[in-house]
Amino acid sequence: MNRSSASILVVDDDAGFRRAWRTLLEAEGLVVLEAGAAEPARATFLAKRPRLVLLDLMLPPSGLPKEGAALLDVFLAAEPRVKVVVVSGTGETQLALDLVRRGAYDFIEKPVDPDVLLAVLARARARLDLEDRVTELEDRLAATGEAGLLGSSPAFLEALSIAERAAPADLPVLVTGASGTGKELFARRVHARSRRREGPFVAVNCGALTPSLLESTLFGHKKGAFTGAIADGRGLFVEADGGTLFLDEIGDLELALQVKLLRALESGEVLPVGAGKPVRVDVRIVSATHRPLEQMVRSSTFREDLYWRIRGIEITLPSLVDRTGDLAVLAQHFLNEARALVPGAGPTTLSKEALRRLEDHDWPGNLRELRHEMQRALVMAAGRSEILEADLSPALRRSRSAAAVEAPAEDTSLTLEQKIERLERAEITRALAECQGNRSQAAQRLGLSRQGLLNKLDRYGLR
Ligand SMILES: Nc1ncnc2c1ncn2[C@@H]1O[C@H](COP(=O)(O)OP(=O)(O)OP(=O)(O)O)[C@@H](O)[C@H]1O
Repeated sequence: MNRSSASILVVDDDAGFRRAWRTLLEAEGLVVLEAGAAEPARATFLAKRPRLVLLDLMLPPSGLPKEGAALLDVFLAAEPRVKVVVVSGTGETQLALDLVRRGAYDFIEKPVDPDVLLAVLARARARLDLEDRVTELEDRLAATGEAGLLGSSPAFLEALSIAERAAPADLPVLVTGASGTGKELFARRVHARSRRREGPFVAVNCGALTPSLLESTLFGHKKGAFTGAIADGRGLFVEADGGTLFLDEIGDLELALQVKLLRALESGEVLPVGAGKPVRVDVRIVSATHRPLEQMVRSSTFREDLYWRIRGIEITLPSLVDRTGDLAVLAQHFLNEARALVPGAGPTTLSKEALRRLEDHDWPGNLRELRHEMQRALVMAAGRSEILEADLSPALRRSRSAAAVEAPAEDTSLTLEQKIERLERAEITRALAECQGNRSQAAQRLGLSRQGLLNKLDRYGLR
């Protein structure tokens, strides 16, 4: 049992009972916290977040069961998975059952039989363990790309459907899209759904290493091949044998290495630095870049033959601003995820105003920026269960459409037509979000016919 599930808050106004329960529960290895009235119980719960509670309903000041019932709501709002065992007086069975329906784990009638109490708590602890295990597995699945791809906007679903179809075919895949749009997560998904899923998924960022280090990292090296090569290095191609090699930021690869990579892909062999003999490998390549590779081919900074070799099937990921309707669900997902990083943070939701601010923002850093913003907001909310506008960073408190109107000349490289297009796109996205994706309503709000709006959605690829 983990640390937090091993602590229990005993709420009872009778100090004699609290002492007795403490002795019994400590003998079970539980860390016991105590409270004799509603307010200290609430404060202790919020500060210490025990995962088990033994709650006597009759508490001061009124001595009526409603005091305990109100506390149950507080506990569950702050920690929906807390296991609260209600202690009810005789004749309160109906109320106790109601409380179980409202989320209490179980109830025990007074006078409490210690054996019954211990049996109920043992069950609650087993349940907590199971829930922890499920969460752990979910996290692990998310990390391997089997889960965690959230979104239902048309642009996102189209990319996902290409990925699903591309995955089983043993062809190279190129994932393109702006920074932070989820390229690595898609690469993992392709691997996880391929026939190589039992094999390794090995990732390398081609832009993060110097060319010589990248060469030996990819292809391996022999002992003594260069200063510091004190032993043979296998290289990532060999590590990924039987699996997938993810070449992130492939557009950053310098020309000499492009030649070596092409040779490896064409021959299915790699030549470790300093070695005389190549090594055979069986690797599927998934690459990603935020750079315009086609344009780079035209300007001869990316080899055309390599481009066609790695392109296989291309998956283009939409920017967050084009994922109409996905923002709220992604923001909530990142808020939930951030709870693991912020001690004491309970379930937190976005206020309407805060969500509107998010919807007004351009998100140049895409999902990665949204993720950071939600982590920051959770910290700023300091335990409050709702994110307010004031918890957001200053950049978000200025709306995108306001910024576009106030400073239309900021980006001098844009033509008037492009600026109008940008503003139009922003207004359409906002109207759709405000109308929960209802196009007729959004069209009305924008002063367009429904068909007029549909034409614009097509034109901007927002359908
Ligand atoms: N559809 C999605 N649902 C939930 N989370 C997502 C989704 N797509 C991406 N993420 C999360 O967003 C963050 C950025 O994703 P990722 O690192 O895959 O982007 P990237 O395009 O590879 O970025 P870069 O180009 O900067 O390397 C990660 O935390 C990732 O888990």
